[in-house]
Amino acid sequence: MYTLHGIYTENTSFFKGNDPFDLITEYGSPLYVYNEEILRTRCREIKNLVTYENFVPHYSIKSNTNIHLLKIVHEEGLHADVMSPGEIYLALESGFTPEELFYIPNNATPCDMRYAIERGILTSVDSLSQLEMYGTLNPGGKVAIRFNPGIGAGHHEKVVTAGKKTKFGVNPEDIDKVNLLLEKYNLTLIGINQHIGSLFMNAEPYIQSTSFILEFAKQFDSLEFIDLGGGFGIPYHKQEGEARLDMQALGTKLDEVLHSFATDYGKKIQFQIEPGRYIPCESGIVLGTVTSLKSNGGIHYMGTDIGFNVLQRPIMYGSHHDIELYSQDSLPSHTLTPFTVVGNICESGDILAKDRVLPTPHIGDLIGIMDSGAYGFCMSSSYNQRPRCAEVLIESTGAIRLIRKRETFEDLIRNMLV
Ligand SMILES: Cc1ncc(COP(=O)(O)O)c(C=O)c1O
Ligand SMILES: N[C@@H](CCCC[NH3+])C(=O)O
Repeated sequence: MYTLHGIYTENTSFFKGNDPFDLITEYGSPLYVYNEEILRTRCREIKNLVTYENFVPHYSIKSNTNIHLLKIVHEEGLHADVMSPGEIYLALESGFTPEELFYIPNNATPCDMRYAIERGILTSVDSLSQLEMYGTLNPGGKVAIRFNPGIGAGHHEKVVTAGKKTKFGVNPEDIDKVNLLLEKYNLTLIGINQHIGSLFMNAEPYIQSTSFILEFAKQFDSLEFIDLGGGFGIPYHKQEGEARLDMQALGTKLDEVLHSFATDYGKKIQFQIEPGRYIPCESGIVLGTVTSLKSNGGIHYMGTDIGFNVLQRPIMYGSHHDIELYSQDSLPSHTLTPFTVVGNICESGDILAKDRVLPTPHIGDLIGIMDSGAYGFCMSSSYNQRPRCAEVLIESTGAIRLIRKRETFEDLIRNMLV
């Protein structure tokens, strides 16, 4: 049996009695491991966010598209937001019906749009030229429009999707041009949506942008729904005691504005949200193996097999993920050392964490990268020709289910005309 070396306590029940070493022996290293109970808990929190009756949360599947996880989210009664034909395909394959999908692309091609139209999936467009394109493809149809509420939020400038510096959303000042295009193509605007960015821990910008979009919505009399977007954050710094997003307070504030809007608008319009990260993030851990220890220029390196081909967030955004160590024997040293934890990719920037204070492990010990269930596997690659790793699900019963096989070398050349 392994010993957990870390100060991250919330997830000690994560493995439900399974030994991470057995998982690695069976499925190889590195490995994405998901916990079904945590996933279901997050779905339920989101479903019960508000008391407003006509509330339909959509899971933004871009954060994790494993079909087995999608089936669980669907079973929990969530609908889904999809952003590409590939995501539409996966959502349909996992059991979502076209009516349960909301297609929110960016810079879609006519071919992309046709894919959704032919399947009866409602599309949201986010520029005047995309509205024109949609009008030519589906004249007389129903459409939604993503507006930029002018207020953005997010953990990094790369994921702030509203405000001045972004490619997303129609500028509300262009409303006259929007109306002309709706008229030109005889389109009915049945929904408006926004998404301010990814990962807020303070809900104020979300509430502010919601107030803006609701005020703006009052000018349209054809609306069936308003979608307030995603972006709900999770605490990545749990080892430092970071607090959770206060969902209860957020729900109460939202309820106030939603009920008040419905009264003014004269009907209980449908409200949607579209969180991605919040739902699978904490249900996923990447397990990997410690492969080397060395010091250079005063820096202590802990080498592992988790390169940025496996988890891209640290190199892409400088993101923090808490780390745990798992060891089968007593450690060589319990002295805490600031380690720079690195992967096995041929780039100096391949750094998972800097100055992470950990005890010294053995070569062959395991590390767990916490909160990797969102934007983890779906952003992984086979860079340096490392086949993508396997994914397993720890079911509510504790049973292990392989939900994606490890790729093979044959997969690396599958589409090359050799
Ligand atoms: C349109 C849209 N909706 C929803 C999401 C989900 O965001 P998050 O994972 O931060 O909840 C995104 C990604 O930022 C998005 O672009
Ligand atoms: N990939 C980002 C989030 C992007 C959200 C998609 N619009 C992350 O890992 O934090």
